[in-house]
Amino acid sequence: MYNMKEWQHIFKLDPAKEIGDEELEKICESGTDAIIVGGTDGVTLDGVLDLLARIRRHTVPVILEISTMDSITPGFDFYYVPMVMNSKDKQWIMGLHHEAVKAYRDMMHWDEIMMEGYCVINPEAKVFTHTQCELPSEDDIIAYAYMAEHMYKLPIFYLENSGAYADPELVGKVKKQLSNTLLFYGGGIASPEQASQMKQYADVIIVGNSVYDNIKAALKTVEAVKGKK
Ligand SMILES: CC(C)=CCC/C(C)=C/CC/C(C)=C/CC/C(C)=C/CC/C(C)=C/CC/C(C)=C/CC/C(C)=C/COP(=O)(O)OP(=O)(O)O
Ligand SMILES: O=P(O)(O)OC[C@@H](O)CO
Ligand SMILES: [Mg+2]
Repeated sequence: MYNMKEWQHIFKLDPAKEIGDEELEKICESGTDAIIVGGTDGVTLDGVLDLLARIRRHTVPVILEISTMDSITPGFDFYYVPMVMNSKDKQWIMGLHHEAVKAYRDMMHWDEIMMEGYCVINPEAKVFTHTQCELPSEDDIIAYAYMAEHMYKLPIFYLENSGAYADPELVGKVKKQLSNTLLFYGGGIASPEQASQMKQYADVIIVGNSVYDNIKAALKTVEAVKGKK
């Protein structure tokens, strides 16, 4: 089985965006550790199923990051469930999760479901508005990371700066809070230099938008953190 603790690089593909077969093949065969299927808006079951079926032609592990109840389907290797720690609205922290448990607990297999403590730090990101986040200070972020590790014992703390490159020093400070909980960093990684810089601090870097904006550069981020295939 997969050892997530050894992962270093993940591509995130958005079911609401188009990707050609040739590009998708390059992503799947790039040597990345896994592919997350997920996005903030426009996520439909059809979009998720289409990506799943096309990624499944390859051997790379594939994960659904759940954004809506309606777009969950069997067939993924793992299911990541965000809890947005800096949301002002309980529904994004535990409300929707509570509803899901009431409706589907018999279908939940906890060896394939991982909770992600999300902290969204880019106020311009769609997910920031969508999940009604409040902008955390550096002290807030560090406290959320500490809570993810010690209070909630979450497997993943996801520092989410979707759409922009964060200050690597901040990521380094967050990493210092964590020993068992893995630090995922995503946001604005668009070059091999940025990938290797963030990988100095984050356990896993997530590359999303650059797959759609500049696939050549996106592919180079794999080798930058994992070495030549
Ligand atoms: C049938 C079957 C296989 C069942 C499996 C059982 C199972 C896994 C059940 C689920 C259990 C469960 C607890 C579900 C939770 C339900 C739920 C809806 C929870 C809410 C989760 C949540 C807080 C979601 C919001 C977070 C979110 C929307 C994250 C999006 C990720 C993200 C930031 C993407 C990047 O943004 P992007 O869209 O790319 O932005 P741009 O377009 O600007 O780039
Ligand atoms: O799209 P980018 O900015 O690469 O961010 C990746 C990921 O963290 C989004 O959830
Ligand atoms: Mg995106």
